[in-house]
Amino acid sequence: MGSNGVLRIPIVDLSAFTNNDDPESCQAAAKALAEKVHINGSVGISGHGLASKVLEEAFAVTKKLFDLLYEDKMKAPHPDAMVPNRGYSDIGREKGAAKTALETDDEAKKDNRLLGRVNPYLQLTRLKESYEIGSEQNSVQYNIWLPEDVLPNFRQFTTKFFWELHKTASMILEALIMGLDLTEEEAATIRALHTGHDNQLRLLHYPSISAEMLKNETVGRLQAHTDWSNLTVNSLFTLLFQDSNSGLEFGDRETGDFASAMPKEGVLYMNIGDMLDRVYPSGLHRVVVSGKANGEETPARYSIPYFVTPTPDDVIAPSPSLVARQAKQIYEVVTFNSYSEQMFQRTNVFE
Ligand SMILES: O=C(O)CCC(=O)C(=O)O
Ligand SMILES: [Fe+2]
Repeated sequence: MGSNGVLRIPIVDLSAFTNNDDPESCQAAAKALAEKVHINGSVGISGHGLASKVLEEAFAVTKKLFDLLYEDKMKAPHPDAMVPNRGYSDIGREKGAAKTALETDDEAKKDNRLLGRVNPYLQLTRLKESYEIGSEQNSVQYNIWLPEDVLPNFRQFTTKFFWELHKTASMILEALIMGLDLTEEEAATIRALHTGHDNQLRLLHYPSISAEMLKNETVGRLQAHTDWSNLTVNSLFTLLFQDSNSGLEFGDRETGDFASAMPKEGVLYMNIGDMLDRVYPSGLHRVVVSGKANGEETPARYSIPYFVTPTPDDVIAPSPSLVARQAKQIYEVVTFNSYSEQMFQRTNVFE
């Protein structure tokens, strides 16, 4: 149940795609996904095909990583620059997540009631540390690794995991494409933008927060945002995995309330990012501190977002069949890079 005790996040079963079922079953699943995603840009997905053993191992590896001594984690430091967005970020490093599309002067994005509920200037002390990983073949966003002896097999496991997530993401993309009723040519154009080499895997640790610290009003986890950019993350959509400690919440565009994305066996959560906001609404989400309401210690939380991102320089244009259905073209033609640049400017993320 959500903060208001009522809302629920819809869950869609995509096993028809995972099992390569008959076209009718896939159509039905794609239709259900499109319908649910259109509401708030956020859904749970079951039947996603990722083995629970792999996910368990991913969380075990993530915990091992953040359990390392600070000096060891700092052997793979995130550079003090936007690119590459890779390596280890110490607690409190990331500023970007505080700024979202909802804070821009982009009128098209301000048309929902959630805006009134988000205080963009609230300065939270964001208690989290992260580690960013990408494709080994991306020479711009190149990986930054710990020395092998600091955490043996970390590089091997996470790169393999990265491509397994890409497989799942590609299956979800197929379902989203099918839900849009695009022509085969348009679908091929979208597929070509998603090679996986620009995706990003983030390992996250939110340390426990003591009752004493909770007395500090500004202690928090992750403010409400859409995934346009947590320092260069501008996703088409994001897959979210979390441990059993809840905290993730999705916004409801109609009411302005937030609903808890309860951890459920076999369910991943997906939120639409701002790149796809041009077709489906982007999902506003946040991570709350569970102890805030009662002043009790909040346990540590681990989560693993996977950001699905198009190739940076290719043209992203409205699909002609969608324009025809709307009888007008609403969005301009962009590249992923030009759009990100625009968003950085609009939200003054550098200030
Ligand atoms: O920790 C989570 O569950 C959400 C993380 C997130 O939204 C992000 O990193 O953009
Ligand atoms: Fe996010």
